[in-house]
Amino acid sequence: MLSFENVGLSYGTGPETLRDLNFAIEPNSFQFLTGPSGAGKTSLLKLFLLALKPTRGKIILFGRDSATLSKDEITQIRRRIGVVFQDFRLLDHLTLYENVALPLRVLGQEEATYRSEVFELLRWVGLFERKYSFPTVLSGGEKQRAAIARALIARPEVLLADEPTGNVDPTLARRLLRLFVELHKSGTSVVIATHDLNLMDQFDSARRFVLADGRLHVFE
Ligand SMILES: Nc1ncnc2c1ncn2[C@@H]1O[C@H](COP(=O)(O)OP(=O)(O)OP(=O)(O)O)[C@@H](O)[C@H]1O
Repeated sequence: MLSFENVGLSYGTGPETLRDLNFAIEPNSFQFLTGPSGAGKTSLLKLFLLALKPTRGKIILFGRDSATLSKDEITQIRRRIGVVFQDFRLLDHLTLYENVALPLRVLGQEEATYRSEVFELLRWVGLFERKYSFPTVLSGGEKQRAAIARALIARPEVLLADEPTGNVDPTLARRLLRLFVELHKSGTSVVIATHDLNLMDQFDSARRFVLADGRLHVFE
């Protein structure tokens, strides 16, 4: 459903940060993306979202060559991908409920059609009691879970999460992993960028994408 063919990425005139990337994210698959700090995990996730253009090679998203997409088509494609950013990107002037509901509001849906779904998702990530709090009063782990709920509300076909357990204790990290595995079992493809070896060991049937020296190595 998403694939990279001989993709390279350089920032400015520097050497390639990522090179010769050849891999695919299959429907209903689960993979960890790992590698040393600075190896390019975030850059790779940005390529997926078309927030960065590859310097060479081809990125195919849901059967479409990303280089041929119009602005509107890029927006449509992004809606099929849920993202959890490292810095959460919640809007501080909106409550958690409003933050999570935002992708559906943007799509023009009426509140009555999504209210119970937003509540259910907030319950799922353990934030129901805090639904009317503002992000500024939340802990890092709570913000992270809110960002996960927001990424999932529009039922994306693929979830990309950048260090989604980076701000939580090991118990909560296990719970979040179970949530991602459940999501995967219900048909979503999941890509988790992480440094957390312990987390990866807890789901050892997942594929591992390891970035090293700008290249991606896939371990089945
Ligand atoms: N906007 C930018 N301009 C120039 N260089 C950049 C830019 N963004 C990232 N880089 C460089 O690209 C390399 C990969 O960065 P990236 O953030 O993708 O790594 P990462 O694997 O996500 O790191 P971490 O695990 O520490 O978050 C680094 O050397 C970084 O300095």
